[in-house]
Amino acid sequence: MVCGFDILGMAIHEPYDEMELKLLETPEVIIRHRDDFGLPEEPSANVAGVVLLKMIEHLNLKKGFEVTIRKRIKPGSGLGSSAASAAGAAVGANELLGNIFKREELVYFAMFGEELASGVRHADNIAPCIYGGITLVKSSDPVDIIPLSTPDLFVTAVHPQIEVKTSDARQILKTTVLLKDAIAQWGNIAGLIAGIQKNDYGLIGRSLKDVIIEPVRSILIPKFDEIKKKSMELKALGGGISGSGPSVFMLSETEKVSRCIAEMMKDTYDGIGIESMVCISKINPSGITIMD
Ligand SMILES: Nc1ncnc2c1ncn2[C@@H]1O[C@H](COP(=O)(O)OP(=O)(O)OP(=O)(O)O)[C@@H](O)[C@H]1O
Ligand SMILES: N[C@@H](CCO)C(=O)O
Repeated sequence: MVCGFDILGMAIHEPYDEMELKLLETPEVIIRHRDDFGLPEEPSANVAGVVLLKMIEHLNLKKGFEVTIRKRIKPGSGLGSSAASAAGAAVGANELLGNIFKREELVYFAMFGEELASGVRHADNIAPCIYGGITLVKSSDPVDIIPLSTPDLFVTAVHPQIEVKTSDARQILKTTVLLKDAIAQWGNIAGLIAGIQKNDYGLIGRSLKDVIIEPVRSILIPKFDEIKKKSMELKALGGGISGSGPSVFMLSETEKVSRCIAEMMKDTYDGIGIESMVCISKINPSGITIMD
């Protein structure tokens, strides 16, 4: 999330996936997709599958899991599609096993899914799915998650219908940063967290700035600068690239502003012939919901 690359993330209500998990009497994993994204059903190639295989191995479990996934979060969108399946598998399996794992252990297992998707075990998208709201990944090894407050803000997100794989969007990043950029980024992260905890929307807005990742990745996102500039003119608090892109999100204080931003985002992509999906959501304080 903007200046909090790999450490800050937030859960939203829409879009969401549905997953159904059943216990099997044999230690195997069966994955079935009920969507049109063409994702692999081979457990070792599916992020939900690798999480469950890891859990079975860790527990030396004699049982297994059958998983049906109805995915609505498009893979490669930047909206946390891989994290939703990975975290959903960990949370669902834990429920079937009688809630034997703590939340940080579920983050640990779910990160194997992110490793499959992007090559790196990062928890910024996983943690908000499991804890809800906005979370800070103080450390991913060992797992140390700090749940933050949930400001009463609107999130407008647009997904231009192009795919950017997280693994590709990570490869283009520089591996060193200038000290002056690091200092600016530390200030922004600290300001953002202070703003979230104090419900200080002005401070949140001033701190939603990324001087390290965004300048590199935004070149992959058509109309990124224009969308950001017009959102600020429409009174967004701020925003930036969602996940590794190409989705872009903006925070705002009122539903009216979030709707104006949504309309502008759609019109901007329509104007250059790129289909887009826009959603408006509040920040979701509970993350994954378990149904009977
Ligand atoms: N169950 C699954 N759900 C989503 N992606 C999956 C799943 N299983 C395997 N994958 C693979 O993971 C990759 C998608 O993950 P990726 O991190 O690139 O996208 P994302 O999660 O939408 O992005 P971000 O993490 O930036 O929000 C694709 O290569 C896809 O084939
Ligand atoms: N922190 C990750 C999130 C996307 O998976 C990235 O930006 O690469």
